[in-house]
Amino acid sequence: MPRKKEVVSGNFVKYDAVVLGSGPAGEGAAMKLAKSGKRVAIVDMREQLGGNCTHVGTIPSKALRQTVSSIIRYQRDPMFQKVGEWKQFTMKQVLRNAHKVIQLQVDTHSRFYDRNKIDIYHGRAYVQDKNTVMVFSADGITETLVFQQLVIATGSRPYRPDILDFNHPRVFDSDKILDLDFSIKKIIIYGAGVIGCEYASIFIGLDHKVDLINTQHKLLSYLDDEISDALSYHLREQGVLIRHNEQIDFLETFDDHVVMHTQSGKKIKADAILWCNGRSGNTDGLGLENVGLKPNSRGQLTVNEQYQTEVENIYAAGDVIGWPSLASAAYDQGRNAGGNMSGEEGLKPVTSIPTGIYTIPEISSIGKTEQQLTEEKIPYEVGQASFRHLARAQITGDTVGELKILFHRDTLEILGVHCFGNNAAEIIHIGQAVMNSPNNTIKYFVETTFNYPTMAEAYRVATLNGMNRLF
Ligand SMILES: Cc1cc2nc3c(=O)[nH]c(=O)nc-3n(C[C@H](O)[C@H](O)[C@H](O)COP(=O)(O)OP(=O)(O)OC[C@H]3O[C@@H](n4cnc5c(N)ncnc54)[C@H](O)[C@@H]3O)c2cc1C
Ligand SMILES: NC(=O)c1ccc[n+]([C@@H]2O[C@H](COP(=O)([O-])OP(=O)(O)OC[C@H]3O[C@@H](n4cnc5c(N)ncnc54)[C@H](O)[C@@H]3O)[C@@H](O)[C@H]2O)c1
Repeated sequence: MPRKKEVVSGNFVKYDAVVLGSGPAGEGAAMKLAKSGKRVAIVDMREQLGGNCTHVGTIPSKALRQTVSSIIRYQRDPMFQKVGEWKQFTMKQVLRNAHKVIQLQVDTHSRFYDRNKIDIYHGRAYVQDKNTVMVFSADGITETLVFQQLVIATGSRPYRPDILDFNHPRVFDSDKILDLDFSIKKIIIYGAGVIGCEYASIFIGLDHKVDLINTQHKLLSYLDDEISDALSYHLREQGVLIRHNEQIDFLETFDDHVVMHTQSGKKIKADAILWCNGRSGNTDGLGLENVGLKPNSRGQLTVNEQYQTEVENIYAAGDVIGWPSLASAAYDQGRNAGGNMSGEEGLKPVTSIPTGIYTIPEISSIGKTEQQLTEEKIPYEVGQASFRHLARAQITGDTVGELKILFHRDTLEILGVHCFGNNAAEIIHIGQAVMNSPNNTIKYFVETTFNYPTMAEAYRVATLNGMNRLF
C-alpha cells in the first residue's frame, strides 16, 4: 500500500535514513532504524523485496535442496518404493517448489515493511552526494531522496570472468542456473566453495553426472579436517567426481555440449557448466566516487566496528563488506549498523558465526577446529557420537553423520563443535548456546535431561565418549 510521502520542495522526499538493498542486511538495518523512531526508506532494483538472498541465493538453493533430499529419502525407503516407481525429476520440476517458497518469503517480508511504515522504492539507486540518492525505476521515473544517514546493503553477485560467455545457453552461474529449462545429464561445477559443493549435492541427488572442479587441494579447507574428509567421501560415494588442484584454461562451447580444458591438460565434456568461483560486491554504478568511497578489487567496502564507512553518515553491511558473506550474519550486521546509527551504545560487531553448509550430508560447526587447537598447543580432548547409534537416527533413517565436541581437557570448556549429517545446522545451535553461556562446560550435557529419542542425544553420547578419554 503506498504511503503519503513528505515532499519537501520540488520532487524530493526527505528521510532520516535511506537503506539501499532489501536483502537480510538492508532489512535488518531498516527495521532497527524504524523501531528507533526514524523515518526510513528502502530502495531495491528488483520488483520484489527480499534481496538476492530470497530470489537467487539462500532461499531457492535451500528449497531445491529440500526437494532433492525428499526424493532421496523416498528412493531409499523400501515402503515407498513399492507404492511408486522411481522417476527422474528435471531441474525445472524441482524448481517449482523453490518458486513457491520465494513468493511466501516475499509476502512475509513485504508485510514487515508495511507494518513498520517504511517507504519502498523499486529502482536502481545512485548516490549523488552524501545526502542525496537518485532512484531510477524501470519505467523511467526518477525519484530524489534526501537523507541524513545512508546504509549500503547492495549485496553481491556471481563473479563472471572474461574467459566465459555467460550469454551461451550452456554456461551458467548460480543466478542463471535457476532458469535452467532444458534437460541435462552431465554438468561441470567449477569452484568447490560452499556454492559449488551445495550444487554438487543437488545435481547428484537429481541423478545427474557431476564433475566438481576444485581449484584448491581439498574441499572447504577451513572446516575441521575430519568433516571436510567426510564431505569428500560422501560426495564421491554418491557419484560426484572431484578433481582437486585444477584451474580452467579455456572453455569450448557447442550447441549441445561444452568442453572444459584445464591448465593441467585435461579435457572434460558435459552438457553444461556451472561457474561457482567467487562473488563481487554490488558497488559499481552506485556513484560512490561522488562521496569519496573506493571499493576494493572485489567491489567490497571497508567498515569499522560500527559498520560505518570512511564517510561519517554512510554505513554498510552484508555481502557488500565481504566476510563472512552469509545471510545469517548479514541480518545481524544490518541490525547492528542500524543500532549504531540510532545512537545505541556498547554494540559488539558480529564475529561468532556458525557455519551451516547445506550439502548432503549437511555440515555445521562453531568454534575451533582440531587443526587450530593443535597449532595453538591447547590441550583438548575429543568426544564423538556417530548418528548410526542414535535411536532417533535409526527411526528416521538418517544414520549418516557424526557430532564431534572439542573441549579443554583440564577445564572441560567447549572449544569447538563440528557436525555432519541431516539437520546438522540445527543440531549445532545446542552446542553454540552452551559455548556462549557463562558456564561453558561439557558437563552440561551429562547433567541435563534431554528429550528421548532426539538427535540432541548426540551431545550426551559425545560428552561421555570424550570424558572416558580423560585420565
Ligand atoms: C546460491 C547461494 C546460496 C546461499 N546459501 C546461503 C545459506 O544457506 N546460508 C547463508 O547464511 N547464506 C547463504 N548465501 C549467502 C547469502 O545469500 C548472502 O550472504 C545474503 O544474500 C547477503 O545479503 P545482503 O543483504 O548483503 O544482500 P543481497 O541478498 O545480495 O541483496 C542485495 C539487494 O540489493 C539490491 N541492489 C544492488 N544494487 C542496487 C542498486 N544500485 N540499487 C538498488 N538496489 C540494489 C539487489 O538487487 C538485491 O536485491 C548463499 C548465497 C548464494 C549465492
Ligand atoms: N550454506 C551457506 O552458508 C552458503 C551457501 C552458499 C554460499 N554461501 C556464501 O557465498 C559466498 C560465495 O561462495 P562461493 O562458493 O562462490 O565462493 P568462495 O567465496 O568460496 O570463493 C571461491 C573462490 O573464488 C575466489 N573469488 C572470490 N571472489 C572473487 C572475485 N570477485 N574475483 C576473483 N576471484 C574470487 C576465492 O578466492 C576462492 O578461491 C561464500 O562466502 C559463502 O559464505 C554460503
